[in-house]
Amino acid sequence: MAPGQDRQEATTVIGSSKLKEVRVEEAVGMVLAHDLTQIVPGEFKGRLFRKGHVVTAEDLPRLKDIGKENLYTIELADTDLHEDDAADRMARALAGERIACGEPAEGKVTLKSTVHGLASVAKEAVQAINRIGDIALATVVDRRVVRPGEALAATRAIPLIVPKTKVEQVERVARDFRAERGAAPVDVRPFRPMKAGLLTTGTEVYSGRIADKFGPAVSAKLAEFGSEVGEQRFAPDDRHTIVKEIHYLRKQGYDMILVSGGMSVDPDDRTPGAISAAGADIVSYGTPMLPGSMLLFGYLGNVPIFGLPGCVMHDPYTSFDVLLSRVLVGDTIGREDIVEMGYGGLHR
Ligand SMILES: Nc1nc2c(c(=O)[nH]1)N[C@H]1C(S)=C(S)[C@@H](COP(=O)(O)OP(=O)(O)OC[C@H]3O[C@@H](n4cnc5c(N)ncnc54)[C@H](O)[C@@H]3O)O[C@H]1N2
Ligand code: MOO
Repeated sequence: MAPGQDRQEATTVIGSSKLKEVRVEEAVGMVLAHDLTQIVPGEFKGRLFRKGHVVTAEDLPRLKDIGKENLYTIELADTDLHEDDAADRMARALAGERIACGEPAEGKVTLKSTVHGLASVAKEAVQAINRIGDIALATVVDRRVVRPGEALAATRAIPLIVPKTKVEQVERVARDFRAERGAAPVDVRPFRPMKAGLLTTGTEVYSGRIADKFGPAVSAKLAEFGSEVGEQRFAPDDRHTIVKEIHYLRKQGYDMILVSGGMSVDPDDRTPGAISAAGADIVSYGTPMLPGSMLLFGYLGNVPIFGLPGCVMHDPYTSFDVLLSRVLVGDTIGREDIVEMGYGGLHR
């Protein structure tokens, strides 16, 4: 029995509310005070009976099957909330504009994204809420890519009855966060559709010795995020030509410039030098993430420019995914954003 609960003759007191036990055999006609869950491992987990359901004689064997010998009736005090109402109020307090709150079930409400974008989840608010006790908030990590309909957070009441003050504390954390940051603690920043200019370097590709694999890989990657490659150009491993082609792409007004290949340590790897010579401010050449450690990120004026290493052609998830998603929600990338990528950045 949880602390603060006091059991006398089949009555449990939580906060100021009373939960009275009724034997299932005597419960026909009774209204269920909360959802009842069935779990059949590997087959089913979910609500078998809904809160508000009126118990019938046919229900009795099924109630016994899920281990119910007794059911609760609740006398809810003004100062307490039912688990479903607690979960619902917390979810509404936390949710931003691009979030849909589900129906409460089993004391839980799921917050789902309505758009494709980056989860925006305030870690400090989540921690403050989970320090309160009796209630729980579980979320995905900040900046995870979410699709429409995907869950990014769920609120839950732990006991069946929660003191109102606990939920009010959650509402206060959410309100203070909104006032201070002008954003909800849980929201999604949508991807903007952008057009990229792609320059593929490599004499072996330019001369036709081998077929280009970067174009299809980068086009597919941008399409995954709702963006596109506007144009692909080719250059041999010659710095002067690469600089000229970067300037050409800049003039076309693309939202970002991507230069592929020639990013590592060989004498023929001319791309980083050429991106510098083209006049870009280099935020970082080298990214503390694997795969994608040889990636370069900078700005040519205000246009993001990437040097894409070979791994982007064949690894499904690289440092390019992380930085591309940030650019597509409109973030400006600084040195510290690159530094942060190392912790948790080993993916192979
Ligand atoms: N000694 C070291 N070796 C490597 C390092 C290192 O730090 N020290 N870094 C490794 C990493 S990480 C990567 S990623 C790779 C590749 O980097 P590059 O971007 O320089 O790639 P390239 O040298 O240009 O080409 C590698 C490989 O891929 C083929 N390629 C390149 N472009 C295309 C294209 N458009 N279509 C098809 N194939 C392409 C190229 O022919 C090479 O076979 O370096 C590691 N090595
Ligand atoms: O740029 Mo490479 O891993 O980092 O494959």
